[in-house]
Amino acid sequence: MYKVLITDPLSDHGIEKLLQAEDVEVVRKVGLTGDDLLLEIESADALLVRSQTKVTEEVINKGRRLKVIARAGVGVDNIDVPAATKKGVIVVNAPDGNTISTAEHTFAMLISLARNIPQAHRTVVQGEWNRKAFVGVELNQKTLSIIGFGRIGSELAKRAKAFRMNVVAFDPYLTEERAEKFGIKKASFDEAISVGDFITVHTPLTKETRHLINHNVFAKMKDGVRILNCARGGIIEESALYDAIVSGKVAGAALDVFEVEPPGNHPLFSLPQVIATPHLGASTIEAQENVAVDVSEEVLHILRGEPFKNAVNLPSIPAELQQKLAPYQELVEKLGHFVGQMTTEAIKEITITYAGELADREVAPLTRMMLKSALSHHLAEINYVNAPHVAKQRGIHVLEQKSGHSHGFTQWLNIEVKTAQSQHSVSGTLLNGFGPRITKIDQFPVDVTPKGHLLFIQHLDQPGAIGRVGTLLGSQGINIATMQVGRKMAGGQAIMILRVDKPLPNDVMETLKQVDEIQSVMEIDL
Ligand SMILES: NC(=O)c1ccc[n+]([C@@H]2O[C@H](COP(=O)([O-])OP(=O)(O)OC[C@H]3O[C@@H](n4cnc5c(N)ncnc54)[C@H](O)[C@@H]3O)[C@@H](O)[C@H]2O)c1
Ligand SMILES: O=C(O)[C@H](O)COP(=O)(O)O
Repeated sequence: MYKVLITDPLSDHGIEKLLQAEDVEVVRKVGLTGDDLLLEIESADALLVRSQTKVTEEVINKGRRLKVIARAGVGVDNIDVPAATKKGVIVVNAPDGNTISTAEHTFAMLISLARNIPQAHRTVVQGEWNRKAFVGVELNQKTLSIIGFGRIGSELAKRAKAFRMNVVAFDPYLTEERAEKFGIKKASFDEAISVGDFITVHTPLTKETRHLINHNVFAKMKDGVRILNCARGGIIEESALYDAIVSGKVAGAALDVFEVEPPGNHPLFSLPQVIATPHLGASTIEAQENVAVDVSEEVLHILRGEPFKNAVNLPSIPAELQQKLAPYQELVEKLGHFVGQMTTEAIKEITITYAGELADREVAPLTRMMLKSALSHHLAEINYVNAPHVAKQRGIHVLEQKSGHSHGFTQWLNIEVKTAQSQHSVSGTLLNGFGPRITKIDQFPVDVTPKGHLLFIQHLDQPGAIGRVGTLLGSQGINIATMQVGRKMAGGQAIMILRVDKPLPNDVMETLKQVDEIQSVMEIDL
């Protein structure tokens, strides 16, 4: 039974799949913090949050069984993602579910800002009738500068165009084609800043975007510009915004998000030009249902070991690529496990070579899988999420390479592991209709189905060696299911791979090692 802990308000309807899952126990404790959170997370397999719960390194490390942290929304700035990656905990978000609601909210703020609606409302309900104080401006033919043209920025552009605004956008990843498709102008940052009658930010909050809009940037804006932030507090430097409003440079600002939330009695609220909402961008019935459905499904997939989509701390794999790589998953994992068990000293370098059909594919996810399997025999707590991170931390050099030489197979791959004292390699392929095969071990050609309990024996190629092994195992009641031998030249070094029906007792292992021709015996579980 998986325990799913929910600590922020999530739509009941949205989490129905979790509530109905027979293998899941949902524990809802909204507003859980401090020691209570630390206590509850200890036995949780998944944590579901919005933006309120602070998922710190301490919280993550306390989660002994924690496999996934799911953010029902976009921004993951309340989650220590590097700490989750280090611990091998997957972080997923729901990037699409609240896009429309947030774009609509930004548009509502845009119109409110242009027409002073909140300020006018306040006076009317207080019994005043002051029509002169609230003369606004039209949106028609005004320029809207969008900084950050992602999901929300681009949805906002569609709505602004419908109101006949001129839209310009700055986004380092915006192409001319995409700008053209949306009927907007792609601009440099300085151009977008200097031409906008309204400037709105829709970037994530990162090192680069913190205080992106600061004193110097305000100085470059049009006089009377209006500013919006429905993305993240901190993208606009609040003290600089305050000064720009007081100086008359900025005619008004609409803010849904703040550097510190809740912002309390913020100096900006003393200025009548400022309108504000309490981080309401995603607060609609529809958005909350969408994001809750999305993360519930993701959590179920992850807990059940099924494919999932929106990991924040894993490179995203397009569905089409996922499908193409799926048949190789078992092969790479088996090769990784094999070479990982063959290697008994500290690993210094791992080289993975892909050839044949695989040479034309994006193989990074396979490399990650292979790394995870190979290292799992040496390092505790390693998984698909943290494998590259842990390898780097341990100073293990990982090389991924493509080769034109596929050794006669349609697809071929090889994993080579170097330690200070030794070097091992295992090659394999996928045989149509038969599945994974190991084709070479340490330069010895073989044809081994990588499954079950294997005995890997290095020996001298001499008459009687194979018979002695068979007789010894038989006399101890160990049944040999399959056997493969490989040698480079007659009478030289050779290997035997035996699949046996049960693990060997220690004394049998020791007796086997005493056989004259045998140099080493190793058990390998696949
Ligand atoms: N107010 C709310 O309730 C609410 C709701 C949803 C999302 N958000 C926030 O809105 C923001 C945008 O969300 P989204 O779903 O559109 O994200 P997105 O990832 O689709 O878009 C962000 C865009 O910002 C661009 N970008 C990154 N750095 C940039 C920079 N230095 N200058 C210009 N552009 C840059 C990226 O290229 C990307 O296109 C996020 O911060 C998110 O957390 C707020
Ligand atoms: O990043 C987001 O998705 C928004 O900021 C929404 O945050 P919320 O889920 O706390 O409303």
